[in-house]
Amino acid sequence: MISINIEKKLKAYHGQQVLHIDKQFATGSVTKIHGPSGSGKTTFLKVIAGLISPEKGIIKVDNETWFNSEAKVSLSTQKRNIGFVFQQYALFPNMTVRQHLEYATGDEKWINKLLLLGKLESLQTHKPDYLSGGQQQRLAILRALATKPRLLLMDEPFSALDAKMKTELMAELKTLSKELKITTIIVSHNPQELDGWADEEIVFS
Ligand SMILES: Nc1ncnc2c1ncn2[C@@H]1O[C@H](COP(=O)(O)OP(=O)(O)OP(=O)(O)O)[C@@H](O)[C@H]1O
Repeated sequence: MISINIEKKLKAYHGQQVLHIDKQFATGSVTKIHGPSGSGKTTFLKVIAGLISPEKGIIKVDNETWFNSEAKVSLSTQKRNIGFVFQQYALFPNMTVRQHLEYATGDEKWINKLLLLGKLESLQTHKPDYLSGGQQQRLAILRALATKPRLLLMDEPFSALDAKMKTELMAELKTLSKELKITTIIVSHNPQELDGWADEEIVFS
């Protein structure tokens, strides 16, 4: 169970807006987040990952405290064991597909399984510049899964994929997240694409 109750001031052009989220996420659940541009969806994922600190609040994962403003606890991103798929992929230009995964895990069998899952096994020696947008996006997803995270945060993870690839990959991710009991939170501009997978929904306003 992940329990989040945070307040974060968002810097906006017109005054200030406060993001207040009070929500619990069951282990293994899949939550989709949508809402207008600028409403704080990406900021929320970054707060969970420990990349941005909220002004106030508590983040607890099972019995572990990741963040507590009053007790001045803030676990580093590395210690949170999170998989993060960034909107802009954030790939390493000098690493091949396989090296991206080897950087995250030494488990070669798991790497081979991921490459199959993302249909990138024939492109393992390629660097990001030689991949299509959809292939780069799949690599970003595989890299996020490489450490077998207990929490997977994805920001628009399917935006560059065609409909067929999206359906196939989502089916694989569904099985995998069940198998590994990964709690998943996905930001999507097109929340219908997650019908049949997501079991929870948060609408930001
Ligand atoms: N570190 C930060 N601290 C405070 N506010 C921030 C920070 N980073 C971004 N913001 C502000 O938070 C607001 C929301 O941005 P955010 O990227 O979270 O929105 P979003 O809902 O993900 O938008 P989009 O759908 O366009 O990606 C913006 O006004 C932005 O200026």
